[in-house]
Amino acid sequence: MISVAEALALLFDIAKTLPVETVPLSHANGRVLATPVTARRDQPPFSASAMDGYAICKEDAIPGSQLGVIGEAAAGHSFDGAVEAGHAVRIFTGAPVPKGASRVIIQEDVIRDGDIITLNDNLDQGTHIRPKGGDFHAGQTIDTPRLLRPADIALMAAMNIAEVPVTRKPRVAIMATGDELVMPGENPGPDQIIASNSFGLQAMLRDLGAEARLLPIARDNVASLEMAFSLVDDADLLITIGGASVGDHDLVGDVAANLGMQRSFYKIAMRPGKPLMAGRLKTGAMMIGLPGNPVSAMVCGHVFVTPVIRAMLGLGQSAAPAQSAPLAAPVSANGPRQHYMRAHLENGQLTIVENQDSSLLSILATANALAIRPPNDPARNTGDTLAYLPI
Ligand SMILES: Nc1nc2c(c(=O)[nH]1)N[C@H]1C(S)=C(S)[C@@H](COP(=O)(O)OP(=O)(O)OC[C@H]3O[C@@H](n4cnc5c(N)ncnc54)[C@H](O)[C@@H]3O)O[C@H]1N2
Ligand code: MOO
Repeated sequence: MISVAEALALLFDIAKTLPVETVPLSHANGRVLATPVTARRDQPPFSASAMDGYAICKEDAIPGSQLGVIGEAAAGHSFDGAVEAGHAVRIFTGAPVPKGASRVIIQEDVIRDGDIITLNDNLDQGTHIRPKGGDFHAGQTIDTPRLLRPADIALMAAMNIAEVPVTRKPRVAIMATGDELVMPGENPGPDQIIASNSFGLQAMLRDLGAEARLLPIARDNVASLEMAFSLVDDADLLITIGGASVGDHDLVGDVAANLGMQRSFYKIAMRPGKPLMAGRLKTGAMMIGLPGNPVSAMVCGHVFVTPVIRAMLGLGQSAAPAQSAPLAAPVSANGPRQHYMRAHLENGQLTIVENQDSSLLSILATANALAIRPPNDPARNTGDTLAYLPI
């Protein structure tokens, strides 16, 4: 069996970065910027007042001095003239600072009587002027790759960028397999359970910025699996769930091979997740075959599917970023497979959940970390540091 790191490297070998498409700015949040974008103007495009008050020459900023108000500048309406010594222009936040003015006195520091203002004794020291280009200059770029967040959207809007080049969303088809599965909301027969991890993975993929659709559940026979494989269409990635192990009804690998899947690997030294498989289908789609146990499928989603989707989006080829924390209680020695143990991170300490059965979704749902135990990791004591993945 290959290691987790070897499996991830083989997945990256077949994970292609997807092409670029252009989307309107209002659809760019959560997408990955694929080529740098450039500011088309300075911001602010003029020296702007940061406060409501009076624009004056800084030499006039003397407590008690009296100045004549000669006009007004508001946001969107500049004052068409110049300020000279002894003069002031009424100004509002966001307005262009008139020519000649070099300081804004806030209105709280002024007494106005008709068109005469008298400056108070305790003037605050700020100029209250935002310089032209003080936020960004025309030509300034936002570099790639970058997962766009709301603040980036606001920045690009201010840069007057209406169309954004982003990596196309990965199209993922998810195929649950098994005679025992029915969809949530259906009436299961006595031997049946509800398909669950297909929905968990779909949610995870959508969070990552992929388009994820569920194929019809494939039954444990060749014809049904072939039918489901025929629906992969233009997907960039097929994720199968279940039917990956060694039982008589575990047919996914054989059916995929008969349909021309070029296998990269099968079985890894990981717990849960041992029967993981991967390869490339004849359609060109990458395939990742996940084990059926719900926790195994979801853990493989964090450890393998997430980095693969990030690679497809152009965010680089890197493993899920691990952190580390001390143990709150001792834990026994690990076996030969790298173990991703459901754990709780509380007050900076990791507590590993006792029952690590890979069918227990209720335990996965309350865990917030996967503690990583390397193969044959010895027993650990309270206070020993362990790596973990936040989940
Ligand atoms: N003799 C051996 N038996 C098993 C081995 C082994 O090495 N030798 N490996 C075990 C390990 S590890 C795993 S993991 C499982 C994986 O098996 P499969 O990938 O073939 O999964 P299934 O048998 O189809 O299902 C396992 C389990 O998960 C349930 N399941 C499947 N799909 C879904 C779904 N979409 N939603 C919810 N639950 C699902 C299924 O009903 C089974 O209970 O094999 C071990 N066996
Ligand atoms: O290793 Mo399996 O993946 O126990 O659930």
